[in-house]
Amino acid sequence: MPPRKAAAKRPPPPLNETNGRQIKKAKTVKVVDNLFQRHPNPLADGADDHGIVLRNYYPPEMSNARARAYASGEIPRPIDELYAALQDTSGKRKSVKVKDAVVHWFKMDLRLWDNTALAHAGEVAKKAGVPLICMYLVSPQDFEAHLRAPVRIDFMLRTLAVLRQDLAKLDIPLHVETVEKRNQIPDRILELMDEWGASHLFANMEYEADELRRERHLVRHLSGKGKSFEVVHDTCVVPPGRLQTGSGKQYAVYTPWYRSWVAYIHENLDLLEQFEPPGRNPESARNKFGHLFDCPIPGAPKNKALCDEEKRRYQKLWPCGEHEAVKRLESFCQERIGGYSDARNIPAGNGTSCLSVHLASGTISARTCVRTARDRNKTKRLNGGNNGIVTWISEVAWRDFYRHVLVNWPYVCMNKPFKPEYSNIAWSYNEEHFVAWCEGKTGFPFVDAAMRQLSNIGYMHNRCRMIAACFLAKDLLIDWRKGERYFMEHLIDGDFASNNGGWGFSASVGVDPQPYFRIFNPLLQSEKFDPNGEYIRKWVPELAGIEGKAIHDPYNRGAGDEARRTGYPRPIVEHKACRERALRAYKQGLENAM
Ligand SMILES: Cc1cc2nc3c(=O)[nH]c(=O)nc-3n(C[C@H](O)[C@H](O)[C@H](O)COP(=O)(O)OP(=O)(O)OC[C@H]3O[C@@H](n4cnc5c(N)ncnc54)[C@H](O)[C@@H]3O)c2cc1C
Repeated sequence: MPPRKAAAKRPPPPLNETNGRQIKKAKTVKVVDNLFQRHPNPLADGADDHGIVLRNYYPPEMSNARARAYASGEIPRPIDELYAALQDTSGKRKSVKVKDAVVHWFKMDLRLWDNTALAHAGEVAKKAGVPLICMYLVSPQDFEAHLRAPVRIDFMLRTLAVLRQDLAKLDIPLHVETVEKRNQIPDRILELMDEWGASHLFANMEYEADELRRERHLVRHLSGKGKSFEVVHDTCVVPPGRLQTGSGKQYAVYTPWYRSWVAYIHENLDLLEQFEPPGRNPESARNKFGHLFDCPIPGAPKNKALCDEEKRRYQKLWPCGEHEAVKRLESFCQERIGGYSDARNIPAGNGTSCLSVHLASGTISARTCVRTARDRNKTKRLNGGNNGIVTWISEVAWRDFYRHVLVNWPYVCMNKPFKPEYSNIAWSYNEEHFVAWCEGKTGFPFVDAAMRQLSNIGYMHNRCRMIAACFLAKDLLIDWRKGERYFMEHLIDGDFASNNGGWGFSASVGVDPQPYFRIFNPLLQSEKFDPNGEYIRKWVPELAGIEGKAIHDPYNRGAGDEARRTGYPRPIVEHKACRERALRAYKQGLENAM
């Protein structure tokens, strides 16, 4: 492991916490208001016909009434069901005696440093003097259901190889195996635990509904077999559910939520304290579990595999593993964080950290990011002092915010917009337009540059994500969920909560309080954020020879001949007319809302 600055150490927090929430017994849902019916608007058929709801895995789009029943707690939220399982089994789990080994299950937390569940598992193993075994289960069906991008899977598999090496230095084995059917995961875990003689399993919580429901089932299932499964908060700096408005509700608006987030951390500074990696395993680990040290890392499933050229390219572009993550964080904090607030919106520059890939795979924790940035701030505060540092921390906070939203309004990961009344917009499913957008051939150079950046390097600058997403939803009036899906399928940092939040923001169907009539003008955005056209020239090489302001709109600024010669398309739509059309469609959709 790389040497780290001495981190304030803390013992792992108490287990079995329900995050201060009073857990009510799951209610039986009354069959009223179409709670069990699909979204009745015939316009919602698009969701089925255009692959928005993956019907192999999920039921049809739910009614707005059902989404609202989740929001009001009438239908129990997946996290509350998990808390209830933890609470119901608490006594039984506490009485489970440690046997021959303790197991940590890696998911999106592929690091040794500052990993809450791993720290717990390490402590329990050390206290009992038994080996710690780590495992990662590759689930092709989860990759499919969760639209995992091949580049993201490749990054994760490469990271596992680094992790295996680092763990081996501590005599800790990493068992990696593919479980073809996602519903076999709980039974396979039980089998492995039996094989290893382990009675304790630890994991960090993931907040998507599928994962929370799987963990709820597993807590009860393992408890029924005399084993203990501990699932703990780790991925957010402030665990979801901790921040409430004066009237005891969850925040649905970022700014007041952020103020509360900052105040809460300042009052609970232990939230920024980091966990050390687990200690070395006893010598018996290699004798007893020697075969696990040779466990190979499987390749990606066929439908998610990169070709060799892509593998080499992405390996160079996106070095993996937690050492790289720390290196990137430290160099960003030393060299660029001070200028972040000015530089972050210029996509041609190098003004942002590019840490999202690491945060998404968990090769670094958000805690470590916030703490490292804060420590560089002379004020040692999150919200005062160096403007670049404060702004960057507030961006990392967005990541927490969208997770808090996901937990409290779980239907956002069931293909419903945060504002269910926006389910009634008459979206277009124009395939030609959609393909032009995906391929970066819309004739809007800034949008095209953004989309080509994504297909070339699996990443897109934040400003460009907003513009490209707004263009799809508002200018093309294409169902934003098609864009959300496309992003997930291509981003190396694809992360459900942040992606869904970003799309909700850009399509005006999410938590952003701005009304739907904020529609970015792609030309003005291009002139403002790429004034010299450097970003466009890099990603749309056909336009590289066009000089001056014509680069932003070649056909309407006297460079049409040149653009035509190089094969660059004319704009597929006219922004002003599209703006009017979007305003009408949103207004009509809201009038039809149920
Ligand atoms: C339509 C859309 C889709 C998006 N999809 C994703 C996604 O799938 N995964 C993802 O990690 N981010 C997503 N974002 C947020 C943001 O674009 C990226 O986090 C950011 O571009 C990553 O670059 P960076 O690491 O250099 O960010 P920096 O500017 O250095 O920010 C540091 C970290 O803060 C977090 N962060 C910054 N901005 C946001 C934001 N707006 N929302 C949530 N977290 C943020 C990220 O973890 C990021 O790594 C999306 C935004 C939009 C508008």
